Amino acid sequence: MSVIYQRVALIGLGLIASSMAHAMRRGGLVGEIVGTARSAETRDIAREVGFCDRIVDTAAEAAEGADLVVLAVPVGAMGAVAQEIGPVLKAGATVTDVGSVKRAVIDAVAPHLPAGVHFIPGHPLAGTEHSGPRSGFAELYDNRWCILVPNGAEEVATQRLCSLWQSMGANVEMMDADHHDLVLAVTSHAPHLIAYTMVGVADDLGRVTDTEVINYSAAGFRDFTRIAASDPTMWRDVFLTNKDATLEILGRFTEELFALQRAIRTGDGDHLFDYFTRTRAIRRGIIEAGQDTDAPDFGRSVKHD
Ligand SMILES: NC(=O)C1=CN([C@@H]2O[C@H](COP(=O)(O)OP(=O)(O)OC[C@H]3O[C@@H](n4cnc5c(N)ncnc54)[C@H](O)[C@@H]3O)[C@@H](O)[C@H]2O)C=CC1
Ligand SMILES: O=C(O)C(=O)Cc1ccc(O)cc1
Repeated sequence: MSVIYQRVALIGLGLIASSMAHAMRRGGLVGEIVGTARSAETRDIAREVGFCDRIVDTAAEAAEGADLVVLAVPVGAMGAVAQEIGPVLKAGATVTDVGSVKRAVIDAVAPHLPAGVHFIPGHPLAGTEHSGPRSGFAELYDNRWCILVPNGAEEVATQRLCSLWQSMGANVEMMDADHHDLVLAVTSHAPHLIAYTMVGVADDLGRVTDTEVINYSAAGFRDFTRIAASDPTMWRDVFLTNKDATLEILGRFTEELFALQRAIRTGDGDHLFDYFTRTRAIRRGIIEAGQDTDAPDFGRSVKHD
């Protein structure tokens, strides 16, 4: 594959940035990767792991002369980083981010970027519960989605970033920032909050021991505990910055939960059965549309009654 950007600056060297570096190197997609992180410890680990060509001490040093600058810090830190790098950005450079929320990042970053710089926010829909510079791997984005928000940027610059993500293995979708935040509130942010809550509830239940929680976890709860092990700073920032969409979804969730709670209390089996039939059809619809490549086929055509 040919080189898409000559010099890339990674600001923040955690799971997402280090995975990008591994994937960019795998494909020979960039000339040089310059990285920086806030703490000296993270910079030292990144040097040791060796996924960047150069590690520098500040975001401004990294961004100077870069053709692509990737902001890969928690959402709440994006504005301060943009303020630091704004004055040194090269004319014609592209700035992107990988934050889990888009509207708040645009509001925080855009005012600090000079004219002549292309700002194209992004969000790879791929991750794990692990964080830091040791956690990245080249395959993270293979066959996963990456959403880009063109945000009025020039078509040529958007296509170039799109081809970088595609060459890192991802499928790219263009989306408006507000729509992104609503979709992600439903598919990622609210589910994470529910996982956090459920694990908290299990922990509060003194009559259930930690060993029992581990030994008798069915797959669903095991996934909740995995998700609830995700980085606290990152998720605090997600909820603080995607407040409206998350509260809207949680409001609807609570209403439905109360209705199910009432059905259980009053013994309304029809309500429970109809609800579960509807949700099963949604899941099967997703699989039949070929959208869930990880999903095993549990014998869709088999009737169990
Ligand atoms: N972890 C995941 O599964 C996914 C995360 N994201 C987004 O990617 C971004 C980065 O997440 P990860 O790589 O998982 O995080 P991480 O915790 O692995 O790495 C974050 C990096 O940002 C630096 N950092 C933290 N606070 C900072 C601050 N105030 N100023 C400057 N640098 C700071 C850290 O030193 C570290 O190098 C976040 O915005 C997150 O919302 C997007 C998709 C998936
Ligand atoms: O680990 C998981 O199950 C995830 O859901 C990863 C993830 C976390 C945050 C994102 O914005 C995108 C993907």
